[in-house]
Formats: sequence, structure tokens, C-alpha cells
Amino acid sequence: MRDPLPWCMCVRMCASTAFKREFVWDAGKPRSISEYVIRAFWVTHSGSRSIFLSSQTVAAHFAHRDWLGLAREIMAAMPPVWSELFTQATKMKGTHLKTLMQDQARNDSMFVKAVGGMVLDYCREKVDQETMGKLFALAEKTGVEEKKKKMFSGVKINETEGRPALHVALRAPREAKIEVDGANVVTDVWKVLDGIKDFSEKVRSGEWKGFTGKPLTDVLCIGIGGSYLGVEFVFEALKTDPEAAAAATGRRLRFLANVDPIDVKRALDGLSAETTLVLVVSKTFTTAETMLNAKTVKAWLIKELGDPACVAKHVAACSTALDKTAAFGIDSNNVFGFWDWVGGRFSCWSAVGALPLSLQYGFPVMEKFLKGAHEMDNHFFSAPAAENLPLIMGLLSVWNCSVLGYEGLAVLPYCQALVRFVPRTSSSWTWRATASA
Ligand SMILES: O=P(O)(O)OC[C@H]1O[C@](O)(CO)[C@@H](O)[C@@H]1O
Repeated sequence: MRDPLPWCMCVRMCASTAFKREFVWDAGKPRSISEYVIRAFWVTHSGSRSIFLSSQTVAAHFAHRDWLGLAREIMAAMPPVWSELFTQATKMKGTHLKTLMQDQARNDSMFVKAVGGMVLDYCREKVDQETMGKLFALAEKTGVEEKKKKMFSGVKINETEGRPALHVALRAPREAKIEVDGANVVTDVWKVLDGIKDFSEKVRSGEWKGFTGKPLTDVLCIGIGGSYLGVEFVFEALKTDPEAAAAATGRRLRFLANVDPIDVKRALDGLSAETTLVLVVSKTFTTAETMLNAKTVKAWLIKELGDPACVAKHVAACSTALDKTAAFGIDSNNVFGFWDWVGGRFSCWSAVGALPLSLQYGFPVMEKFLKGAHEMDNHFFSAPAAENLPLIMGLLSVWNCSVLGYEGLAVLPYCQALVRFVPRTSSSWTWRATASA
């Protein structure tokens, strides 16, 4: 069955996960494939159980293929805060961007200064001040402020997994307090960071030696997806930062993510096992690609150095699965943990990023990176809506995707240092504004 227009509308509305729990129809038996799909989207994205349209109403429209009628029902049953946005969309679609850009007061209001010299200029978005007012009202009505507070205080807002989403704890200052099940997780975060500082300083200074007594100057980082893309992005971005560049003198950091043997060959090309430290980065320590690469490189180390005992000196790990890292032969002192409340896409601020980046650029540079992220967390937490950069970006995403129905997004970094920004971003972009926006 071809997707009719209202079908898309339903999906779009369901996709607005930050503003979910608004709609859902009652749970009767789906009567058509499309209804099934809509309901599946609805349940997946909303997690809500309240009633929006009755299944009889929906079924009646489906039976007659009356998609316009269904669209009207949906619009009529929508909370006003949403229907006003759809009405606004009709107006904005008929307004050319050139016309919008002629209003200097509008443009000025869309130039937002955040923290750390970061600015957001969104005047080229298809919005006027009235639209933004409606979007801010949407954020207010759907309890974004409330949800934000829950996120920052360790409430288990990750409903599907029954966990908090606490990447903000990863970059919280040592003295901060965020409790999960009665324990302050910031204490645990800093215990790991202190361990990383100690280990990376030993390796960088040459105090930590390889199996044959040589200092370890090269690091090969094995991981995939969330356990790779963020770290590589930051590694590339810092390459030309003067302080980071100076700290990296004489050191190399490489990545191995693909299971293609050519990638293995390229990653090992020119490396000497005697001076190489291998980091296996995997939250679960079960990911097939990472495990295959880890085994391949472990075999290379043993072959080159002639003794399985070399693993203890040449392999470290970032993982939550301590039993599995031990079974792999990694010394437990060289395993840097993180927690189930760290999502893969946000793990760059955990040991996943902190260990390789500290080895390459030194812990002080890594600490600055964490402080910068913390500043942005504070900004998101406390800035008023109209000056709140992450909130505005999230709302614009809802507007473009869920209301205007745009299907593409161009991310164009104009700076070579951001060369790995797009892969990192596309891996973590949900195409929907989420509570983390
Ligand atoms: O860190 P792990 O457990 O090896 O998982 C890696 C996988 O998890 C994700 O980070 C998130 O699902 C993927 O991007 C990646 O393929």
C-alpha cells in the first residue's frame, strides 16, 4: 500500500519525541497495514497510552481511503499548541526566505550568543518571531523544562531501558552531586578520570614501558560507531589547536573501526608492536566488528613480541563489561569503566574519549574539553528559552521535520578541523528533537 499524505502526517507528529505523550489512539486491533505502521510508530515514539483518536474513527477513514478526512480528524483532535504550528506552517511555506531576511529586527533576534564564544545564527530558517513564539510555547506546554530538570538530576528518563541519560554527569565538576539510586555518580566519574590521568601520564612520560622495555609512543584505538566516531572527531578537531598539537609531539593516535582487512593493514602500517599501545573501546565488549579487530591485533602483538604475556603491557580497554575484558586477557588495572547510563553516542566524554585523547594530547587538554562541555550543559540548563542554543536547535528540528515535513538536513562544516563532524553527527542525529536537544 502506498503511503498517503495523512499517514506521513501521523508519523511526523509521532516523531516529535521531545513533546510526546500528547497523542495516541486507543488500542483496538489494527485493521490495515498502514494503521499498523502508524500505531507502531506511535507507540515506539510516544510511549503513551492515552487516547487521541478512536480506532473506529481511524478505521472508518481507512476503509474509505479518506486520507483528507483522517487528516482533518487529526488536526481537530490536536492540542492547540500543535494545531497552531501546523496553521503557521501554511503561512510560512508561502513566504520566501528573501522576504523574511528583509526584516532586520527579525534577523537580529535570531542571532544568539551562548557560552565560550559560541553563537547561533538561525535567521535563514523558515521562521519568523511569531513562529518562534509558538515553538517556545510548545516547549513550555510539553514540559521541556521539567524533563530537563529530570535529566540533570539523574531521574530514569530513558524509559525503554529504565536508566537515566546522564552524559552531563561525565563532565560535571568534581564537587558536583548527581545521585542515581542513592549514590553520587560524579564521585565514580572522577575516580575513573583520576585513573586515566595517572595511566596516561605514565605512558606519555615513558614510565610505563612496553614488553621489551621501550616507551609506548603510538596508540591504536579499536572501536566502532558510538565507541569511535566521537573520539575521532575530537582528535581531528584538536590536531591544530596549538596547546594540543604541542602536547602531541612525537605521538601517534590511530583508529581501527572497519572489519575490512585492508583497514587493519592500514592501521598497523608503520607501527612497531614494541612501541604500540592498543585500546579496545567497547561498552559491551561483544560487538562483532570490534571483537574481530581486537583479536586480530592481539594476534599481531603476540606474533611480533613472541609471548602472550605482552598483552598485559600493550592492551588497555574502555568498557562496562569487566568480566569480558578479563577473559580477553586485559589486566584489570588497565580497564577504564563507564556506566550503563552512558549512551554510545554520548560516550566521548567518558573513558571512551578521555583515555585515547589524554594519551594523545595529555590530561589537561582533555580536562578543558570536559569543562567546555560542562559550560554548555549549564547554559542549556539555565538560559532562558529565547537565548538557549540547544533548545532553539531542538525546536527548529521539530519545526523543520515534524511540522514543515522537510526530509533532509545539510550539515556543512566550513572548517577542515571539523572534518569528522559529519560522520559523528549523522551517527547520533535522530532526525527528531529529543529531550537532550
Ligand atoms: O561500544 P560497543 O558495545 O562496542 O557498541 C558499539 C555500537 O553501539 C553503538 O555505539 C550504539 O548502538 C553503535 O554505534 C555501535 O555500533
